[in-house]
Amino acid sequence: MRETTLCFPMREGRDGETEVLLIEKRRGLGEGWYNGPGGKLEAGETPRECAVRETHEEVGLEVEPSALEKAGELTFLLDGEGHTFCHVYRTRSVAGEPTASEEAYPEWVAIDEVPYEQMWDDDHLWLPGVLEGETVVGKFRFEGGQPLDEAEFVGHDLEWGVSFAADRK
Ligand SMILES: CNc1ncnc2c1ncn2[C@@H]1O[C@H](COP(=O)(O)OP(=O)(O)OP(=O)(O)O)[C@@H](O)[C@H]1O
Repeated sequence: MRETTLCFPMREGRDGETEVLLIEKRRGLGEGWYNGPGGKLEAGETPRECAVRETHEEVGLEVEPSALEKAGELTFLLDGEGHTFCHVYRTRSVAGEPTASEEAYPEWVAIDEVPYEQMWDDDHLWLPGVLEGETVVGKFRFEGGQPLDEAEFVGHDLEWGVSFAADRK
């Protein structure tokens, strides 16, 4: 199973509302959809290191590794087999201005204006809670063969309020 990360940088917007940095993905899995910065772990890398690297590579933001708060662990199954295990982080420790890359267009979005209809079908089930500060373990079942972003979302299990306190990797 592939191991991946998602990182959700957050800040206070001009009118005091909470904003999250999303990317519009320009290539690869989930192309044309919104998501957080993130991607696959490289050899020898911890999930936290991967989240920092991917956020920098995709949108040019510097996030502080120790200020990444683990918010979720998501398992995506395709036709009954583990396809992707994703570590989800959020952070308020963000430096720099987001810039577009070959991979992604970045955009700060108010958390009550997140475009769930232009995201993976599972996102609306877990991302609102994650953006409100909750923690979650989720399992999401897709069917219909590769690639994952053309398969059908058929079911899920969620467990909220999970502790990741011991997870410093
Ligand atoms: C099935 N439902 C899903 N819901 C929400 N997010 C999902 C997801 N499935 C995959 N993701 C995330 O999408 C990112 C890109 O995936 P990723 O494997 O990196 O694909 P990509 O083709 O871009 O590869 P590169 O990393 O560029 O090599 C990565 O953070 C991964 O966790």
